[in-house]
Amino acid sequence: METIVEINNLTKEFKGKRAVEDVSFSIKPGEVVAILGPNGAGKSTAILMMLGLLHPTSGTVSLFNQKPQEQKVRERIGVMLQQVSIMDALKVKELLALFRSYYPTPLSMEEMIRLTGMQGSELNRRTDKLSGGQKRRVSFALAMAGNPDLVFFDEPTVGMDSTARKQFWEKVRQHANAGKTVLFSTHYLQEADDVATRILLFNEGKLVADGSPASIKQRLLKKAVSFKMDGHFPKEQFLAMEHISDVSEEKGRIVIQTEDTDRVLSSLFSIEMPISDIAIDKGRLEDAFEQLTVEQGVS
Ligand SMILES: Nc1ncnc2c1ncn2[C@@H]1O[C@H](COP(=O)(O)OP(=O)(O)OP(=O)(O)O)[C@@H](O)[C@H]1O
Repeated sequence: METIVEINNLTKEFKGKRAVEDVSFSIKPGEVVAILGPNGAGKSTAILMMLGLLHPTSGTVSLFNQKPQEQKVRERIGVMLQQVSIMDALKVKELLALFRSYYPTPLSMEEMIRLTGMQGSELNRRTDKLSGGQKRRVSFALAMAGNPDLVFFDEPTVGMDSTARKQFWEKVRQHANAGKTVLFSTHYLQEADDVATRILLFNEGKLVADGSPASIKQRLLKKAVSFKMDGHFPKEQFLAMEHISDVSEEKGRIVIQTEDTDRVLSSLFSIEMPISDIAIDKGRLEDAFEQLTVEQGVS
């Protein structure tokens, strides 16, 4: 099976500061991969290096087993970057035709027009006269012009309302269902979970986790058992118990962090702790993600 993306020990330094640090992974055909991470995690820098638009300080990138700058590679990829820059002097229709001409097996003009969601005289409008949302849809159509085997989207849904977001992902899903590979970056954990088959979790330039959305969630979610307790709070005793990673007192309740809430409960009952008003918290994704921005990473 052809490897679509292969990255080895990729590092990028800007004035001595590492934006991407020793990242390695490979992507197979048909994967829908989310690069997930907070602001400044290195997502855009990694994507620009994958596209050959930024030279790595060290490490290698290959797309379809070739350098990203190769013409043969260019013909098989599509790109939508964060800054929407489309040529202002052209009409929408002219721009679509121009991009189609770059590729050996482009989408039909009708298909591209459908992706823009525009009709009739709108297509004769110069692109500098379009709204922000229209510009984004046109850049999406341009990214898809070559019916790409691999398409990159850098934070594609920033600034889209929920309807536009839904429509966008629907079209991306259709493309993926045809066996194409999709790589996108996002801040939104929910989006990565909804759309991706695999999540690469970045934090402070490092790849801190790589797996299915389910496995990443399991790894990130902090589960807890909390309760009220009569008398003295025996913190050390709790910390010495198995499966308990942390204990704190919050708003009159004892909160125990654990990977296994069932076992902790059964231990608490077996030693007959005077506890009441027990609650189990299975963890919230958004909290888990926020945690990442303050931790060094997930080990
Ligand atoms: N051209 C540049 N010159 C200097 N520093 C840069 C440059 N580009 C990125 N950086 C720095 O590298 C780090 C990673 O930035 P990058 O844009 O890749 O992160 P990101 O995960 O895409 O963030 P965001 O979600 O905010 O877009 C940041 O600290 C950023 O300030």
